[in-house]
Amino acid sequence: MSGALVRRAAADLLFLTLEKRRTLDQAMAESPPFGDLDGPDRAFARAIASAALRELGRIDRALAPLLSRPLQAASPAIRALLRVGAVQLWRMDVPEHAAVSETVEAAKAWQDARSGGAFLNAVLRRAAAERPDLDALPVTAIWPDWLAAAFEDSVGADGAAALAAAQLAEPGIFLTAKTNAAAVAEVISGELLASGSIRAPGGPVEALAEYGSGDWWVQDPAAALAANLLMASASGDPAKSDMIMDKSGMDAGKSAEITAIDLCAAPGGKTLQLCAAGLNVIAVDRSKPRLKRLEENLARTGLSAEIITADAETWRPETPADLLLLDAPCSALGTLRRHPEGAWIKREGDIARFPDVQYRLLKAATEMVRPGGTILYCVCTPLRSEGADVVDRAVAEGLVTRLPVSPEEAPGFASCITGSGDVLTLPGESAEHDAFFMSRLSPEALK
Ligand SMILES: C[S@@+](CC[C@H](N)C(=O)[O-])C[C@H]1O[C@@H](n2cnc3c(N)ncnc32)[C@H](O)[C@@H]1O
Repeated sequence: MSGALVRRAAADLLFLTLEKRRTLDQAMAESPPFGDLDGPDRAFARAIASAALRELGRIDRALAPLLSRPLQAASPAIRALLRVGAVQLWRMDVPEHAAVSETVEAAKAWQDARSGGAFLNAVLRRAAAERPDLDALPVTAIWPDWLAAAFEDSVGADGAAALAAAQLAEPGIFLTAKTNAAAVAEVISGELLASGSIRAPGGPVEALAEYGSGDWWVQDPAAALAANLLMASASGDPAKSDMIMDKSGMDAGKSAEITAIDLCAAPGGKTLQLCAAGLNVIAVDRSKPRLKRLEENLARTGLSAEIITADAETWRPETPADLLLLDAPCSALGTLRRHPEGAWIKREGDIARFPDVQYRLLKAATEMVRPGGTILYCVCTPLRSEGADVVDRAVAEGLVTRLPVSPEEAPGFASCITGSGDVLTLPGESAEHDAFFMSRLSPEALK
């Protein structure tokens, strides 16, 4: 029976994400059938749901010819079980008998699916016999059509295909070291990358040596680049060049003379970087629960920052800062490889509201930085509307000018520098990271 309960739990995770618009993490926390599992059963249910979400659009397209009516016409419970069955057969090397019979059995344990058992059985048997070649479908068919079109419009067909290919691969775990990245890489048997991030060996993060020591935190290499580019501008500023130190030889006393505002800071991955470099950091966010996580992260790493709960559109510092990092709220479509359900939870209309919010926050940021200071605007999405278009608008309005990023400042990411000197971290053949847009700016208005 446990095999059927695993499929029932996996289908519930799909039901909660795709029908109730929960993230997979929320679904795992909320789902009673999933909550009843433990050990390998739990891991297997999660693996089935993750595999289905990663490639959902292609699975649905391959299911369509096996059905006499559109997949959307099936009940939500049967739809979830069809996807659970198909992904086991087509992507997970689960023996045919187990994939079909345990999934059909799961329908019996689910009131909403009970009447569809015979239909489910018939379709999954055909799915097992016909085994469509998912790889023959376009890679961008993993997403809803509107999203594939939006990516292609922003980053071209090749860029969209690269994003899709990155989503199909199991994402690695990357760390940022508090001080000595080489030492951390050695302790955890990881790989020190040119960017300074560390690729952790496979397996759960909890299994890494010295987990919880506070010497490192989990952070994508592209996310880490944003704070590094901001700090690189201070080290290149003659007035500040002796104040910001390489982390390994940091002079905290001098670095603390530089004030950095981390706007939209929580849960604080970038705050930790700025603090670890010895800056005097003010972390601002409007979400109390997220700031609580930031506080916990600071405590775990033994770092400190001034924490302010406020709306960044109206809050202003007492004294303008030297540096400001604006990690603006965004569609987060650059992190789909870690959260593939986002492609189905987010709606086109939800995403359309971000550029105005981002512009208002960037405008507010220009009023928080001293003349000659630096702003780093970043978003974890490759959509041009949330990235270069927002910055272009602020440039056109005379609010900011670009401080282009040079290849030497972006080790490991030199190929991601755009013609305007911004950075767009599309995944490459040899590089694995999230898709961020970042632009380094000088506030014009206060000059
Ligand atoms: C992309 S997340 C920030 C991630 C964070 N910088 C990090 O590296 O861990 C965006 C944050 O913006 C915050 N936020 C959104 N609108 C805001 C506003 N008007 N004022 C302050 N914070 C805001 C959200 O609460 C969220 O924590």
